[in-house]
Amino acid sequence: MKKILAPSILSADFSRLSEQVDEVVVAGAEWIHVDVMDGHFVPNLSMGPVVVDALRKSFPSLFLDVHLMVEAPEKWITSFAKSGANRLTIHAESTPHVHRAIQMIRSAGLQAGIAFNPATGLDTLAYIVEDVDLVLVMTVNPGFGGQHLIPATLPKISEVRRKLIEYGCSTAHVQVDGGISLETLEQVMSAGANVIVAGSAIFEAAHPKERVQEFLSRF
Ligand SMILES: O=C(CO)[C@@H](O)[C@H](O)COP(=O)(O)O
Ligand SMILES: [Fe+2]
Repeated sequence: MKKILAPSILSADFSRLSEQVDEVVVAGAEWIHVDVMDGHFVPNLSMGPVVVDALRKSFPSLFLDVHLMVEAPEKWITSFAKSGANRLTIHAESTPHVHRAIQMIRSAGLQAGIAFNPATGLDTLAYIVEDVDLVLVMTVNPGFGGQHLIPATLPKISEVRRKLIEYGCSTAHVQVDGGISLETLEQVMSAGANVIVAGSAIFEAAHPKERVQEFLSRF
């Protein structure tokens, strides 16, 4: 399956965000991953639709992959759709109405993804698998960049890949997020991930452009 690099701007220098995004996109990153945190679902605050809107205006054709780490994500779907997001990924743990939230995302004309925290099982997947085009396996506990990958999440990546085949949805993406570096990349790819999110490994590198090229050369 085609591999895609999605740099997470959580670790970017926000005083020169468009310059940093331009650098990684020119280097070959196909998606930009936008981490939205509300201070409730995760113990951190980050960015909202305003940032997506600004990126959309500067990069009209860039794929904006929005990771919603918020309680009751239903409340934010319309705003993010208006701001120009391409996909909204919600957490299985963030609402009792996962199915409804995913239908709302699709009705708004966006692609939908489902994310699972490290200690969450995959039971929900069976009930929404036909409506999502991406499954995000969190390889750290969400909320912060720069953490270490949790090795116990590696078998879950393979489990998701297996289940997608079993459910007849083998074209869905398997995304990994958290602690992905040049050192951990091979492990997550061989477990079955094809969309690689990396924040600190790219934006804290001395030369993000070269770091993106290093990632891509290993795909
Ligand atoms: O969703 C999150 C964190 O909750 C991520 O997207 C981080 O931004 C990844 O950062 P690194 O672990 O790659 O530094
Ligand atoms: Fe993320």
